[in-house]
Amino acid sequence: MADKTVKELADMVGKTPSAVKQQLVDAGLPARAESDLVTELEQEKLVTYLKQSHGQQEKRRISLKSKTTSTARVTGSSGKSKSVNVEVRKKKVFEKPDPEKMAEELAAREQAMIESQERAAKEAEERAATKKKAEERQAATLAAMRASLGSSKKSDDKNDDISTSVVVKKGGKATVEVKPKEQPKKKVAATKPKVETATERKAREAREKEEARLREIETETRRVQAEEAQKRTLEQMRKMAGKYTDQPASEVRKDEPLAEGLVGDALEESFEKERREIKRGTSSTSARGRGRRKNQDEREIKNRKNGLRSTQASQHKFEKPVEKIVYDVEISEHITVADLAQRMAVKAREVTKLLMKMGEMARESDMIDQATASLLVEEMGHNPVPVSDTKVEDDLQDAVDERSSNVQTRPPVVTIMGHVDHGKTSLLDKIRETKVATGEAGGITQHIGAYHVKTDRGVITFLDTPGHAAFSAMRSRGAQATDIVVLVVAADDGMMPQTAEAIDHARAAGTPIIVAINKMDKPSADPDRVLNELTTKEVVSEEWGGDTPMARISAKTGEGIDELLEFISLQAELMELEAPLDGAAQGVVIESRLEKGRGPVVSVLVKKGTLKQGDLVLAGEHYGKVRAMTDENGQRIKSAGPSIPVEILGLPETPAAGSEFLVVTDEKKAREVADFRTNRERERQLERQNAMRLESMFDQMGQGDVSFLNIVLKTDVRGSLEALLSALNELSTDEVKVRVISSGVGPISESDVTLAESSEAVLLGFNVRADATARRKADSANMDIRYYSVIYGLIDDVKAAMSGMLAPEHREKILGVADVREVFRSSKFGAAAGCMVVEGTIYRNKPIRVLRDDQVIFTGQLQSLRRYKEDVNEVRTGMECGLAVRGYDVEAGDKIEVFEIQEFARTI
Ligand SMILES: Nc1nc2c(ncn2[C@@H]2O[C@H](COP(=O)(O)OP(=O)(O)OP(=O)(O)O)[C@@H](O)[C@H]2O)c(=O)[nH]1
Repeated sequence: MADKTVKELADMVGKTPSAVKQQLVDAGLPARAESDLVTELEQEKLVTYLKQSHGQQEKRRISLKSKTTSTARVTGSSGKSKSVNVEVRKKKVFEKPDPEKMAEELAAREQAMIESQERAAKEAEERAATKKKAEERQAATLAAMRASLGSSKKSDDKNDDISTSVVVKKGGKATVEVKPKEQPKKKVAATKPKVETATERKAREAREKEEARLREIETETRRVQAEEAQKRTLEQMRKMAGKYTDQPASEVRKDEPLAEGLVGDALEESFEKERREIKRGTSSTSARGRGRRKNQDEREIKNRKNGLRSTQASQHKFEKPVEKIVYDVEISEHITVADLAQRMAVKAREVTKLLMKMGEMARESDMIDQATASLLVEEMGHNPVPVSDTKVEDDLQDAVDERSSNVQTRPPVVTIMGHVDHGKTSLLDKIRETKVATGEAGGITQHIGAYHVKTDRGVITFLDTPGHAAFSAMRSRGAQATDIVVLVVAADDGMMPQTAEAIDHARAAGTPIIVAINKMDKPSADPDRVLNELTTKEVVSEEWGGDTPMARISAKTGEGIDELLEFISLQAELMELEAPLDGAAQGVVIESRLEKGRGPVVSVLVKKGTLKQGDLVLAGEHYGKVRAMTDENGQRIKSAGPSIPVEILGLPETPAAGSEFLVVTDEKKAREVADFRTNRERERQLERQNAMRLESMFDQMGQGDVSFLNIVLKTDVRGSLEALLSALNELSTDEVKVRVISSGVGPISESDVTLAESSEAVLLGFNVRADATARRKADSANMDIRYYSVIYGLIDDVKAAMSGMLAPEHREKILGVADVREVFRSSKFGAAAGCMVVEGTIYRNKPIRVLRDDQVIFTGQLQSLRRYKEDVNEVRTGMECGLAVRGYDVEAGDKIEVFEIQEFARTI
């Protein structure tokens, strides 16, 4: 349908243009001329109007169809493809609203609205009327009430406007609040239609009371429930916080009031902390694991925050510790790398790696010392706890000490020392004879290494193995069994070498000395001479203003023995010797032997507590139950207290003299300690190979482990001794002190070796040598004896070592020793000596020394060395030879020592 003019339209429908113009106007379209265009839309409107006006219903449904046509290629049954036209039709339907119906509906709605408004207005009017009526009634009632209540109302009116209440505020402070009295209540009361009767008032009051009570109960219940809920929340929060902190959960604001804000804050704080911990703790895990774990934790925290419970909350799961665990690592004096790693819960490889970084190459099985191990443990972030190797032993000792009680004065233990034949044994016998009652002894005295006597001033125990050898043997095992030393000096002989040695031994042990000047019955006795000589060793008699008690005695006649015992008792009192009487016994082994039929028989001296038959005894490396006990008189006894010597049966083997013993309750512990001591003894033996060597002493000094250098010095003459002593004394510094514990003139004796061994001293000989027994003793103890012939050589060695600079040095090594048997004189060679080689090899071309009574009298060279009539270069042990010393005439009895200077590299 295209746009057409009015005329064209009139022609088309067969009507006049004016009729069409009229129809257009009727259809509501603008009037126009014959030539005016009528648009398509207007034409449609016109058609619709005309149809309507001719009674034809307008189509209410309009369908707009749109179709599309396309071509598709399909394959037919014959296999040929052909084109097919495809037409797609789209159809949309909409319903046109009926204007009349719409108008009707609108009208109906308007009508309903007007009606409802009218109704509302009417109702409002009615309400207003009712209200007015009610107010009128109220006013009437009030007037009536006022009239009936009369004057009683007046007094109440004064307080009508205010009410007072006491409010207890948080923190317990009571304040008084003044507020206006509540008006509504008054109003409600005022609305009562009639005057309340007494019964009604009562009922009302009861009701109100009940209501108030119920309200109170409800409020209280609510408060309790709220508190419980808060508590639960707080508890949960504490647990959560406690899980990630070292602090005990109770520390989380336990005592503070349960306020909502506080709980919230605490929760927030704990969440924050948890978040931080998670962040820190997962740093060592893999990236993937870390992510997963983080998400999971965050989800959990989020849920907790929202008051939700994690689905996994009730599940048991392994939680990786979020904080590094710091161990207290116990480190003994030596520990293997593997052991140390295990104690820190790390791989041994990590420890070896760290050691390597620290400059130490060690395998897993290697031992490292305590200091290195401590450093390493610290480096790995743990706490090193150094423990002594003897911890098991110490623990056992502590347990024994704990059981001790009832401390009492104990008898002194005395050792008698002195020079050969000065009367030690005679004195011991005499004391025993005079002080031990014959009945008590039962006629048979037994030698158990000690005995005790009763004097007027108390009991005294004597160790009856006289001599410093036994004394030192005990001391070298660490047992300080003796309290007092009685030094026997024969009045007719005076101070002799062993007297001086005994003084040194006592001094080294810090034991007080009492001198017994013996053989006073002899006419040749000269006690003043003894006193005089003793002063050279700084032993000064009390008579002479010193501090050493001296008794003049005769072991033969018994004269002065009581005085001696008196001195001993006095000294003991001064020393205030005490020991616990009750509790497990401990003490020292004096002697032990294997007896046929009785097995190991062990003499012990109880030092603390009381030893009883049946006790489990740990002595040295052995332990066993005491089967039987006898005293020094051979009497069976059941118990022995402090300072009492007894003989016990029951140990499986013989412990060494000087070993300490103690009574234990735990057999397992006893076995443990016994095993430990066996191992230690083995190790000590190995260590001893080096221990007594000067080098190792100096090494230790260089490391600052030794602050005292103990020296036993022997020289050829007093002059060199004094020179050396003063030179050595000058060497002492604040850090290292030289301590000459024994010095003297003459060859190095067995006693010197014993003293040096027990005092961990070095033995230095200046122009003197050790005699054969001393050498044997030194060899068996793996001790080093150093010989010097130049004072500066000795001093330099000590000095260099003290400053830790013992550089490569030259030392003499004795290659061989020959005894001169006879001396022949020849006009050709002078004096020729017929010798026997007793040690090593005598070399023709090496330097020699001539020794007379173990003292160096000449240093030089051999002029000739012959075997039979032949000149030889060397002669070995056990062979005879003839030799001549250039420039010196030897004598029969001399020793020829061949030596060489060797260079020793120092290894520090
Ligand atoms: N006249 C007299 N002789 C005594 C006295 N004490 C001891 N003797 C004698 O001295 C000698 C040595 O005595 P011992 O008691 O054996 O001396 P010791 O010190 O024990 O000797 P050793 O065991 O060899 O070290 C013995 O012949 C005793 O008889 C005394 O007080 N007066």
